[in-house]
Amino acid sequence: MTLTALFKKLRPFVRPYRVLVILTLVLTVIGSFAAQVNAYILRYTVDSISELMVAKEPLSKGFSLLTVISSILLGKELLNSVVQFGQKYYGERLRILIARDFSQSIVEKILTYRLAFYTSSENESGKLQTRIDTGISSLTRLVQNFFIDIFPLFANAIVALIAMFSANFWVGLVSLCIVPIYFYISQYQANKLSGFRRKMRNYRETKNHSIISLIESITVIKSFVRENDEAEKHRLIQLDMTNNQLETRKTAFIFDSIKSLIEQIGVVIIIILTAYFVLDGQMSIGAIMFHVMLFGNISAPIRQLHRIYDEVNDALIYSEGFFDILESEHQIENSGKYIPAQMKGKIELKNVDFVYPNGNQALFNVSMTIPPDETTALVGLSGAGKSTIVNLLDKFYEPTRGQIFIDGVDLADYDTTELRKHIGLVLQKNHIFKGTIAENIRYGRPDATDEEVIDAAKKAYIHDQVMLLSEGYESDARSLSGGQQQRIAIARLFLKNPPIIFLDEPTASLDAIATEQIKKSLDAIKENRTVIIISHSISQIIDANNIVVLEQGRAVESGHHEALFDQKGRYYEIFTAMANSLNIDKITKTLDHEEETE
Ligand SMILES: Nc1ncnc2c1ncn2[C@@H]1O[C@H](COP(=O)(O)OP(=O)(O)OP(=O)(O)O)[C@@H](O)[C@H]1O
Repeated sequence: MTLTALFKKLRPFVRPYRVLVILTLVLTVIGSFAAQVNAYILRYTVDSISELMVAKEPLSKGFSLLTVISSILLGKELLNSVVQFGQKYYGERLRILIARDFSQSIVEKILTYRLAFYTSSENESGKLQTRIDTGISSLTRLVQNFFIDIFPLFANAIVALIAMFSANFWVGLVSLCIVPIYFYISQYQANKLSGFRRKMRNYRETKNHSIISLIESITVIKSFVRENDEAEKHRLIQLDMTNNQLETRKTAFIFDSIKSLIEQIGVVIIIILTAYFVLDGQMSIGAIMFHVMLFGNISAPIRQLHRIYDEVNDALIYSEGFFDILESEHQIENSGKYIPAQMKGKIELKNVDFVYPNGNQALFNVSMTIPPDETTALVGLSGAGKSTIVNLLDKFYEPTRGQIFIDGVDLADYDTTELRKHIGLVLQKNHIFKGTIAENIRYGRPDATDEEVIDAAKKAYIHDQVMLLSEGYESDARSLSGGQQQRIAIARLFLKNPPIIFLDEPTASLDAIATEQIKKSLDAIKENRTVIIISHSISQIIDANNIVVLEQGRAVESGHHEALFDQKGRYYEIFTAMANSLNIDKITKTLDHEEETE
């Protein structure tokens, strides 16, 4: 991205703070004039004192001169501190407000993006966060640099240069000639250092990541006694990092010395030139200090040029990733206009093909009808495409070919948000937000009263267990067991009260006791709703009114349990395999034996 393109993109973010920008800029200009006052005063002081000395004036005259000078300097310092405070504070305020807007707008934007955006490999887990974070921090640093460093320093330098030219053309010219040399060296320095800095950032990320993976895999490391190997891996990263760090410092110090040498050469040339004019009678002696001080004002910003150069470069690189995310209009979820008043839940898939964005074809010409107000189980081996169907019905993805109808209306025509208001989803592992149990249940309907929350918990058969906790509904929801958390998720659904519910392996991560306990809540939620359940649990499958069997992305059988079983097709195979894995003979014998002994 070019700098102009970047500024264009920044404009909408800066626009709301126009007044703040103008205020900062005005203060900057005042500050840059005030910065030259010292040079003028010093010239005046030196000239006046030497005149007094030549004229052998009494000391009292010198004192009154000093009083005037000190008052001016103090007055100027006072003005300067107000200006500096204002300029820094408003500049910083601008940076903070803009950083807030950046982060708010990107969060608001990505929330409108389709699921594929989140599941794509370039955005997985920490990567999206890192891209957003580095984008925002480099952009805000650019804004801060511009208003707090770049603009004030360069305004100072320009005013000082004008003052030098107006004092003497040749002195001005010498100062002007030093500037491009400085620019060249700073640019060279920035280019040399940028490689190191980038490497440094990678090292830091790798190091952080390696510590995170160390924590995650600590049980494996310890059980395989691999502590020394892990320490060695870490030592090698550290070694590279240290070398790079030392190299960075060395380069930076070499360039600093070169720049300081050039600056001093500039100062010497200015002193010699001015001394010549003084001796020639063209200037007063005070001009020497005057020119040296003005030259200092010119070289100060240039001394920082490499840092500014670097940060602008960073902003150009990292803001690209940020704006790519912010401007991914094609990622916004599609939505139709149809707003259903009520939904029954008659679902029809007609010749649906679906290919995931990474090219995996998960569904092949799937057609099926799911009746309303009943429970339909999707049965099939792992990877058959069951969850994919639920993803399509929730409009998380769109079919690649074919159509899906709910209550006779094409899913594409539905307003996506309105559609989802009528659908409830329970997954294998439901997300429990950081917060209390009450807050987590209320996520289903934020305006629900306490009574409604309790009622939902009762329906999900979790109320009694919540009451046993010392803080009841105010307890931390994350401290609940997996089975309890699952029931919190079901209670959430009772509050939302949608007519259509998808249960995607709701008990897969639970033990037998928890599954048994949750059964009641599941049975309760199934009542008078259209439910699609995906399960590998034999009891949940035979409980369903209808069954659709999927195999490698194709719907191969459908019907009632008994009818499908009698067909002796794919369902029969899966069902008998499930039953055999349960070792039913032995279970029955054990239970019979128990009855006999009672
Ligand atoms: N986000 C995704 N991106 C790419 N391919 C995917 C994605 N999710 C699933 N798939 C692929 O689509 C196919 C169907 O997966 P799906 O999760 O629908 O199967 P499933 O029947 O629900 O399996 P399981 O019982 O194991 O949950 C699989 O081959 C899977 O690898």
